[in-house]
Amino acid sequence: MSQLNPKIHASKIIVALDYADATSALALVNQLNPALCGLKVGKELFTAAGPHLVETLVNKGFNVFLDLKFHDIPNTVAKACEAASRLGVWMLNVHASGGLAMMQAAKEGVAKSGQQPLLIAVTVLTSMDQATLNQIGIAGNLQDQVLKLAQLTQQAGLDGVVCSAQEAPVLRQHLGADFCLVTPGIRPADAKSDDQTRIVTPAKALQLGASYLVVGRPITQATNPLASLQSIVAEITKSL
Ligand SMILES: O=c1ccn([C@@H]2O[C@H](COP(=O)(O)O)[C@@H](O)[C@H]2O)c(=O)[nH]1
Repeated sequence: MSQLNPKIHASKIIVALDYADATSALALVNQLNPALCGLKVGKELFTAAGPHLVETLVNKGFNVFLDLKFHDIPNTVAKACEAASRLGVWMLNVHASGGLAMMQAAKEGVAKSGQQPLLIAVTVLTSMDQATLNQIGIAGNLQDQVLKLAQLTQQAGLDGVVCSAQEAPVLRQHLGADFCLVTPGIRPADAKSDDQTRIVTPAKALQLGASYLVVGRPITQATNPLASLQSIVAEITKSL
C-alpha cells in the first residue's frame, strides 16, 4: 500500500463490492484501507449479506455507499431512506425518475434518521444508450434526459446524481461545482465494457468533472484485484 499516493485522489474511487456473499466481499475489503477507496454495497451483496455487513464496513472506517436505488411511492422511499441512513452509511441513493415528491420524501426520511449521509439520485443507468432509452418510451436525447433528471434532483434538494462521466461537463455547466457527480461505467483502456455502454477511463472521468468513480468488475474480477485498484490509482495520479 505504501507505494500508493495517499492523497485525496485515491479516495475518489468507490469499489463496487458486487459479490455473492460477505466472505467474498471481506476477502477483498481486508486488503484495502479507508484512505484508499470507498466501498459500494449494491443489490446483490445487500440481499445476500444484509445490513450487518454494511455496519461491519462502516465500523472498519470505510465510506460506504449503499446503492439500493430506491424507487417506490414517496412514503415507502422515505422510510427506506430513514432505515438506510441509520446504518451509518456515507451515501445512499434513489431513482430520480421516481419524481420530485419521491425525492423530497427521501430527503425527509434521511433527516428523520438524525444522520447526514449524501443523498443522490440515479439519472439514466450507465448500461443504457439512446436506443434503450427510446425502448422504454423516452423519445428525447439521452443527454437531455440526464440533465432534466439532474435538475429535478437539485430542485428536490439532494446532493448529487449518478450519471456517466460522459455527461459530467454539461451537468457541471448547469448544476455548479458543488453538485456531486458519481460515475459508474468506469473502464481502464484495456478493460472489457461488459454491460456498460456509456464508459469512460478513470483519468478522463476526473478531467470531465466527475466527483467519484465507481469501479466494480475491472477490480473485483481481476486476477489480482488489489493490483488492479493500484493501477487505477496510479493512472489518476499520473494524469493530475
Ligand atoms: O447507472 C448506474 C448506476 C449504478 N451502477 C452500479 O455501479 C456498479 C458498476 O460496476 P461495474 O462492474 O464497474 O460495471 C454496479 O454495482 C452497478 O450496479 C451502474 O453501473 N450504473
